[in-house]
Amino acid sequence: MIVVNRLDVTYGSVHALERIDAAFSPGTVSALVGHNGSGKSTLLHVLAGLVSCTHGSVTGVPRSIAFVPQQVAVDELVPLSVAATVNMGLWAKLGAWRRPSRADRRFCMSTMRRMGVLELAERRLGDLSGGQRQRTLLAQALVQQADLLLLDEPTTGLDPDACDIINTAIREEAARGATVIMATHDRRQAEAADTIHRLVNGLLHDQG
Ligand SMILES: Nc1ncnc2c1ncn2[C@@H]1O[C@H](COP(=O)(O)OP(=O)(O)OP(=O)(O)O)[C@@H](O)[C@H]1O
Repeated sequence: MIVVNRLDVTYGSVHALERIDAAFSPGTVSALVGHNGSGKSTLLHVLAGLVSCTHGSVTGVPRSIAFVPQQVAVDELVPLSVAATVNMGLWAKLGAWRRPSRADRRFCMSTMRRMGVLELAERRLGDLSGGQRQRTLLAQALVQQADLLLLDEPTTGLDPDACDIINTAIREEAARGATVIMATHDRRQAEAADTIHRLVNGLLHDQG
C-alpha cells in the first residue's frame, strides 16, 4: 500500500500541497478531484518521483510506475512513430537490452488496437491530434503493466467512445492488481473510482 504522510510541497512561495495524508491500495482506482490549481498534478508528480516533498513522507511506492502526464509536448521534428512510442513501453518491462518476444509484440499490437491507434501505427507522434496522441501515450503506459499507474486527466479532450475504452482499460488495470491513481475533472469518471480524494487549495478532503 502507498502511504502519504503529512505531505507538504511548496514551489517557492506557493504552497501546492499541505499536510496531505492518504493511502492507495493495490487493485483499486483512486480519483483525485478538485479545481484547477488545487494540487492534483503535484501529488501525481510526487508519487512519480518527479517532485520532492518539502515535509512529510511517501512510502510503499512500487518500483514499476507508468505515468501519463497531462499534456505532453512532442517536438514535431522527433520522428517517433506511434508503434515505436508504444513499443517503448516494453523497455520498462524488459529493460532496454532484452529483445521483445513475439508475445510481447502481439501484446503491443493488441493494446494499440484496444486504444484505437493501430491504424495510426506508422504515423508520427508529432502529427497526431491531441486525442490520438493521448490514446497512444495511454497505450504505452498499458504495455508497461506497471504496478502503479498514474494518469493526469486521462480522458480530457477525448470523444465519448475513446473515454469508454479508457475507462474500461483503467478498471482492467486495477483488476490485474495495479494501483491506479488519476486526476480527473470528469464527474462520472470520478464516481466510478473506488475512492475519491478531493483537493481544495492543497488540502485533502477524503470522500471515500
Ligand atoms: N512548477 C511550478 N512552479 C511553481 N508553481 C507551480 C508549479 N507547478 C504547479 N504550481 C502551482 O502549484 C499549485 C498546484 O498546481 P497543480 O498543477 O498541482 O494543480 P492541479 O490541481 O493539477 O490543476 P489543474 O486542474 O489545472 O491541472 C498551483 O497553485 C500552481 O500554480
